[in-house]
Amino acid sequence: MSDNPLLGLRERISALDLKLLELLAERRDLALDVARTKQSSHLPIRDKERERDLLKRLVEEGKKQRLDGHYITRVFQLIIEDSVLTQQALLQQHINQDKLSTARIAFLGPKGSYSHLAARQYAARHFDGLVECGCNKFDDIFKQVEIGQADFGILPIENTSSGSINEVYDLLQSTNLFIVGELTNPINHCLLAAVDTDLSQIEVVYSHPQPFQQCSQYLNGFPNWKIEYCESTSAAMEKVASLKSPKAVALGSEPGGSLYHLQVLEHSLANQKENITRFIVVARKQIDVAPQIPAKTTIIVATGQQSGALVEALLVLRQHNIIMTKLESRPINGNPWEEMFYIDMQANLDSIEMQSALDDLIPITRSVKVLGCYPSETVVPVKLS
Ligand SMILES: O=C(O)C(=O)C[C@]1(C(=O)O)C=C[C@@H](O)C=C1
Repeated sequence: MSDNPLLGLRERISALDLKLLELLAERRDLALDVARTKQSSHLPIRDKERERDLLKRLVEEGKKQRLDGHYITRVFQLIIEDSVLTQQALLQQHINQDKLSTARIAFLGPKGSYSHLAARQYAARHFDGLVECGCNKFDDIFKQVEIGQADFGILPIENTSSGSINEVYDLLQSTNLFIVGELTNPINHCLLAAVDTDLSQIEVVYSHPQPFQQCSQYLNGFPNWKIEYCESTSAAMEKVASLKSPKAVALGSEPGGSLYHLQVLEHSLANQKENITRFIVVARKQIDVAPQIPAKTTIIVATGQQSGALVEALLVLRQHNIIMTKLESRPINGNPWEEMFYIDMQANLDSIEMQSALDDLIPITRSVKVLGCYPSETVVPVKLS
């Protein structure tokens, strides 16, 4: 008999947690039945009115059991997000009919980079298995997918602290791959050490250039620290793990760091409190997006240099009631001072609005390239007023 006084209580908590898991799985199965019904009755997946009613009722019921309203809201917002994304994935599989059971996904870095965590998350929702293809450079990710060594590539494209990732935008200009998905993930940068240390002992920080940019305000407080650029945050973790020195730390994620047995010295170091990265998923084949799902379409437009050329192009979107969610410009390779415009729109490529807008854009621009149409996987939670 153990004399640990917590044992009995912990066993009961563990048994309850198992039941919660079973209930979550049962709820998810019901949500999938809802998705099948919505598919045959052509109803949109998201029903914000229903979500609001559901949350309101749960917060009221929770209060009766002395459960905090914010806690209940957060828990159920997560459950609903999972429900929406699982339903979307089911409809997408159905419309595209080419479900891979195991997908080979290329990402930046060895295991533990933010891209690796995003690849795992994407695979968990869309496939039964994942073959991980770590790459040293963004360019290699495109190449692996282009030559068929990987089925998908995952790439960070913008971040709320450091802005657009130009290298990825430029690679999209010349690839024949399509954007088939997106993910938006909170990014919590930590200082990670291999051995016991403290801030006063640190001499060198290893990471990818992006986290250095995103944590510039924090790092400015330590002007003596030497900055060492690595090809990925996980390459930085590998380095720090091999050095085993109190003077060397890596800047990266806590779950990534734990793969290298690194400990967290500091966390939440980004300039913006909400440090979020949007990743895109690229593949060789374009996909269709089910009409019940919010879709995004991304195009690259080259306009002439005449005055008002971009305005004319954007007016076409307005004429067709298309909402633009992002506009980015990049220089055209080999044509100094000429720009390409990357436009993200809330629209399904197959919709009449989008098709008519493309018909109107083509004659007034020098070129229009469709980079892809993909489900918008950003589920903005409903709020209780
Ligand atoms: O009830 C529905 O229509 C569902 O799709 C289920 C559900 C949920 O998980 O509760 C998910 C998405 C909708 O926006 C509303 C509710």
